[in-house]
Amino acid sequence: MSNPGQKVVLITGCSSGIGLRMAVMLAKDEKQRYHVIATMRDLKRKDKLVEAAGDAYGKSLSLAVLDVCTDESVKQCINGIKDRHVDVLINNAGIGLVGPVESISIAEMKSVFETNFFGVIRMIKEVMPDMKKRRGGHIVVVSSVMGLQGVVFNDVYAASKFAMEGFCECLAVQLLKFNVTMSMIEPGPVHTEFESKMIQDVRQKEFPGADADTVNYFKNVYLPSSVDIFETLGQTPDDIARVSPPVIEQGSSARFRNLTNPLYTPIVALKYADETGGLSVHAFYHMLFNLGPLMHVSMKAMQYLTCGCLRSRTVSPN
Ligand SMILES: NC(=O)C1=CN([C@@H]2O[C@H](COP(=O)(O)OP(=O)(O)OC[C@H]3O[C@@H](n4cnc5c(N)ncnc54)[C@H](OP(=O)(O)O)[C@@H]3O)[C@@H](O)[C@H]2O)C=CC1
Ligand SMILES: CC1=C(/C=C/C(C)=C/C=C/C(C)=C/C=O)C(C)(C)CCC1
Repeated sequence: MSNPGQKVVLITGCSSGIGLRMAVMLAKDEKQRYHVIATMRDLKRKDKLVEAAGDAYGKSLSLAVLDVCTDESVKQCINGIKDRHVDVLINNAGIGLVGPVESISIAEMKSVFETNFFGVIRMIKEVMPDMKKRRGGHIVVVSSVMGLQGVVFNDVYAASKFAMEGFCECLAVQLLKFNVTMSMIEPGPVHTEFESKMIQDVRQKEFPGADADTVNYFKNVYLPSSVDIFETLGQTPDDIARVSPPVIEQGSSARFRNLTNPLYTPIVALKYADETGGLSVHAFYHMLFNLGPLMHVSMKAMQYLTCGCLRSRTVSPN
């Protein structure tokens, strides 16, 4: 139960990664400003969260079952909250998908959209009407830099995040009229199960339907570069979680887009430097196919030069 004055914050996908760390950070807030309802689709996966929450579990943090892919689960969860009152909804649950489009079934693509796009919309549709009635609330979406700039071989995942960006951009304007704020958090690569699931998934697959050249480019050109980029630019889930308290506290003056990784920002900014789109398409082609091995060296150099000191400046929580 929340104390008077505490904001009720509901987070989706708290069994691991960014959602787990956000739940813990908000529940352990020094000023006790939040009551966190940490949700996950399978409570058997609660142990890591409960352990990390420590004393906060059962006090400023409670658990609830929620699968963003089913209407009944979402309704049941929200109906189980006192007066259905949610001050801040953090849409974090999401899944990745990489690989040549030819080898991905339409069913697999739909499941990415079902979670990353319709899952968020299902949550918003359940919570937003009450927020509009109360003339207050905050909807936060953990999107991605891939919702702003596509990355080769991430076609469907990026499309699901682009779809979310478009949806939220439209809704943000209407919500402003009702004093409801919409904020996007846009991480670059983050070391979570998202990364390990991707690596495991790729190891298991044989990519039926894709030609040998494409599979070769994916496995031997893209994947090593992607691993380098995770190694060099990757943030921790805590880096992303640290962005959430200031975003929530800024309320109606919170920024709409919150990029978390200044080292990745120039990659996103390329598209705004040339409205024809040619610059980013050709720059990425060059980086991947011509500079691939060189990029490996320069990434290593960058890692060495930044020595972690830039990493510690990547998030400005206050
Ligand atoms: N890691 C990265 O590099 C980046 C991640 N992001 C985004 O961050 C968000 C969190 O991902 P991250 O923490 O990295 O990855 P994790 O895989 O660690 O966490 C994803 C969470 O989403 C949950 N989830 C998946 N499907 C559903 C569902 N149908 N209903 C409820 N929960 C579900 C998972 O639960 P379960 O345990 O049941 O599978 C898990 O708790 C995602 O939206 C992702 O797109 C954005 C940019 C970069
Ligand atoms: C290979 C490659 C790239 C890869 C970027 C990656 C791998 C980004 C990952 C982002 C993630 C994981 C977001 C999750 O939502 C660049 C930098 C575009 C440059 C061209 C070559």
